[in-house]
Amino acid sequence: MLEIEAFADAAATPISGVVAKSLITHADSRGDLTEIYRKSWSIGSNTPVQWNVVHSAANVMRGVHLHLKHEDILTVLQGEMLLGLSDLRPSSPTHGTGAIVRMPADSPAMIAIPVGVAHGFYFPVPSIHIYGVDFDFDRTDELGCRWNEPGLGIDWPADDPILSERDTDAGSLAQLLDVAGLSE
Ligand SMILES: Cc1cn([C@H]2C[C@H](O)[C@@H](COP(=O)(O)OP(=O)(O)O[C@H]3O[C@H](C)C(=O)[C@H](O)[C@H]3O)O2)c(=O)[nH]c1=O
Repeated sequence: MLEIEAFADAAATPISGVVAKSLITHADSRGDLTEIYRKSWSIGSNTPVQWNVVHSAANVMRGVHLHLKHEDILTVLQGEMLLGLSDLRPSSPTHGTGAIVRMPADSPAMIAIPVGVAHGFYFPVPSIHIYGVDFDFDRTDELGCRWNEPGLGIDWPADDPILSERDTDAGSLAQLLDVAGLSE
């Protein structure tokens, strides 16, 4: 399991294009303020056009999903996310690499998930995250496979997570690669 700092350097990130920026929280006697996004930070390739906020109970798994059109940039506001990643892009220098990065809300960071990088979110505790996308929601760009497909290279610390019907019914990685046109 990797810490977010491993993804800070675009030139040396474990998965090409997955880059994260640690965020600074300004606390005072009233509470605190954290900048979560500046276009000038160049997190992601494009400017988000839609933002979502998501509440998850403990032991929830969202994914594994893949997009061919839109990228996600995300940050965790409360609790902790274990972000599973798998590079499915045949032309990528890190093709075939899987990783899990721990994203606790008390070490805030914004991370970009490029097109072609499969991803899943596991929440060991009740959590809240937000994420921005550079295309409006489009169900035709919501691909995915079973969360625990061995070929993803994601060593989830979960046995029997809570899944949506969509994720329960998801197919194999081979089927996903075929549908996505990413089979070699
Ligand atoms: C993403 C989205 C969803 N919805 C509706 C569709 C469903 O009725 C409900 C839950 O959607 P879904 O089950 O797709 O949510 P997650 O399982 O958290 O998946 C989402 O987060 C993962 C990890 C992703 O990467 C996907 O892009 C995204 O679908 O919200 C909307 O109305 N607008 C939206 O932009």
